[in-house]
Amino acid sequence: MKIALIPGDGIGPDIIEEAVKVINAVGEKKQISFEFITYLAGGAAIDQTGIPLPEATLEGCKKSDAVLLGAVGGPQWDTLPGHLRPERGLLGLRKGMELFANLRPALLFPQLKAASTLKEEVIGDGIDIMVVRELTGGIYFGDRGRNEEGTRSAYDMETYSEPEIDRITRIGFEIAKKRKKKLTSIDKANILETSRLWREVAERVAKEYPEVELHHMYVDNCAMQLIRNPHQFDVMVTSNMFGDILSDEASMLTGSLGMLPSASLGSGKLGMYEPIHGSAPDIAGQDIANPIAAILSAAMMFRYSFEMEAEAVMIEEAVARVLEAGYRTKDIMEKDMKLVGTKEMGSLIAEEIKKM
Ligand SMILES: NC(=O)c1ccc[n+]([C@@H]2O[C@H](COP(=O)([O-])OP(=O)(O)OC[C@H]3O[C@@H](n4cnc5c(N)ncnc54)[C@H](O)[C@@H]3O)[C@@H](O)[C@H]2O)c1
Ligand SMILES: CC(C)[C@H](C(=O)O)[C@@H](O)C(=O)O
Ligand SMILES: [Mg+2]
Repeated sequence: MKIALIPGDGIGPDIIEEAVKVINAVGEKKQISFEFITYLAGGAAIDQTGIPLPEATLEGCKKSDAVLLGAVGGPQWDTLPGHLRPERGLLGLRKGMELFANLRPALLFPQLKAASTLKEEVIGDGIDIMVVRELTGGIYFGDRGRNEEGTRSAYDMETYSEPEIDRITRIGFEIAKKRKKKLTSIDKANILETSRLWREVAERVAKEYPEVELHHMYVDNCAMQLIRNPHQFDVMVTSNMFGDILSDEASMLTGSLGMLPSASLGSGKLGMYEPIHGSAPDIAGQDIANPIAAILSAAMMFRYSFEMEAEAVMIEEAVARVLEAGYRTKDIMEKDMKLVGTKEMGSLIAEEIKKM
């Protein structure tokens, strides 16, 4: 298996190192050999090559079986013009590999109930929501620009085509079909034309999935409902920007932004796996970042790109056991638990795999 590694910036290298430890532990256990090739993207690429996405990175990623990415960005690149920002490198990777479906599972490990921002009575028997975010369209990729004459202005255009909405809502239905058979499509159809088309297409696709219940919800209400009663959601499908925002919100239901992994998928097996959080410049290089989102992203890589479900479950189970033993990074620390750093958390999870 050929894995492209893009550590990126800030805490990216810290957490990717731990994910690699865990992947190697699975490899040892199951006698699978991995070839890791490290590529540059984001700020690290700007510093070395002047651009956020060197051609060699995209080409190398396309030739790999999967890509594991840490995070990109940081204040030192904030003053660069938009097209040169580190984050554009990430968008280029997603678009370049045609990874239009971003799965962000917000799953609360039972051991972390106290770390969730929700009250115990709201949590009930747990939180398990799959956010399906459209990843290569919408306002992120629309025409944008500035008018500098007279009163200055700027614009970002949101466009969605019917095929783009069709394929992402279909993914939502397919996932819902294998879960609790409830899909909530999130939009702003009371105001946006793209959302009105989104609803029409979702309704049409729904006819092919009679076993799945389709609901529509406005995004502002959804932001509130997620906290009021998260149990009403099974699978959520939404546009690029709404999915970005709602998934950060959903991460706090699971205890921390540092707990939420993601898989970016296209029509083949190649996928990119990345925690949903950013480069966290405020804690970079201090051995305090939570590596679990990156490690759970590696589990998703086994599940979706390698079709190795047992290995994916092995990693998830190892995370659960380490949490059960009371180990916590700073972001999920609670009274009477054992505080560990990034490296120790990664080592504990890798060791747990070796014991299985
Ligand atoms: N996928 C990505 O590469 C990605 C995602 C989001 C933001 N970014 C970029 O990252 C930079 C910083 O953005 P931001 O501060 O808004 O968001 P962020 O996600 O980096 O950090 C938000 C807060 O969460 C904390 N946090 C994040 N990940 C954590 C982890 N694993 N363990 C413990 N705490 C963690 C940070 O310390 C910070 O307080 C920006 O340049 C932004 O564009 C990149
Ligand atoms: C860094 C940024 C471009 C990115 C996004 O908005 O998609 C990030 O916030 C994410 O959630 O992966
Ligand atoms: Mg985000």
